[in-house]
Amino acid sequence: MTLIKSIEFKDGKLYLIDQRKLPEKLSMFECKDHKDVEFAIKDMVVRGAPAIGVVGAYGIVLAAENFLDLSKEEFISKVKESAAILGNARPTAVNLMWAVKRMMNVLEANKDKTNSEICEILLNEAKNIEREDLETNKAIARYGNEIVPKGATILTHCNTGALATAGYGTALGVIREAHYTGKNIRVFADETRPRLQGARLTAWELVQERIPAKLIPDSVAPVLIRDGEIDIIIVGADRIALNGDTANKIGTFMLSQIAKDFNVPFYIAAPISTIDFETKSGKDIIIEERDATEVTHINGVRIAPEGIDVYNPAFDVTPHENITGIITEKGIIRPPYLENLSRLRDGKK
Ligand SMILES: CSC[C@@H](O)[C@@H](O)C(=O)COP(=O)(O)O
Repeated sequence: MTLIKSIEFKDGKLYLIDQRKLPEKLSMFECKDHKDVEFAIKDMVVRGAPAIGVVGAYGIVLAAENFLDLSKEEFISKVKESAAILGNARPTAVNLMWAVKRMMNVLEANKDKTNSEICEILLNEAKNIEREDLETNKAIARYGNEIVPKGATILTHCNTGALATAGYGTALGVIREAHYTGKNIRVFADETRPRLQGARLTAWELVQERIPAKLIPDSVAPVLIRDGEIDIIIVGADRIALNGDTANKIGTFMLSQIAKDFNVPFYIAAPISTIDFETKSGKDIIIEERDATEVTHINGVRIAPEGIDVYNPAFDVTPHENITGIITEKGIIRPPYLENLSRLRDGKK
């Protein structure tokens, strides 16, 4: 198995695989301070819900180190201010806010310690978030593998792999696990317009791992589903509402609707940190709209005429009734989601 480490905190700096440059170039992007981290999240140097959570946490560590010499009050207030900026760098993936809140709780609980002690405690917490995400992914992969039939053809969308997490991946983690446990699977990967996370990143990970796979334009997926070529669809999530409605990369809703029409099982694979117990339904999820140039240009080359208006939502919401199950680190959650997710929230599971 190839070890892809996309996030590394070393000598007081954060290094990220620059996902904008893949697959042409494998290079690291250096973050010296929290402003670099904010840029990296916004510009999608790093992307994927769990990965931006981990990186947001390290961003707070860099902010704390930056303000170390200020008075205690100024230090706390500047770290909080930076945390708020980092938490809002992208609005849809709840993992970012989740990680920021977790870091702020640690700050609050230790605010009487010295600035440098707080820095160390924050660094430890960021490391915990990173380590836990990797462990979580492996558990998701094991549970998910249970529902992958031998010889299955799996369809996936966007990139949910090692690049999108602290390592291993969610939906792509299930695919890795199925491959390495000898299930003899094959994969169809959607290219995922407009940012091409499937073509550039998922395809790169699949090639590294030598998992039998074919890259397809997004519009090929419905044809394959209709023709009985797909046994199971597994995708990731950016935010799961309490009723099971799930925001994920634009194009996911369309897949889920067609899967429902043709009775193909449609699974979400995501850590519990992606479940937003405070959001009642998909209607309340903020969908990020990104720059028009993501649609009008490919690799900096204009493909649409000057003057055309663009609508570019980065995510859509799949209604809970289209979802066969949600694969988490604690097992697979099935409908009725409102009931079962509420039980999970209340710790009864
Ligand atoms: C394990 S990653 C899960 C999701 O974050 C993923 O499916 C996705 O939609 C990523 O969107 P992106 O815009 O590339 O950050």
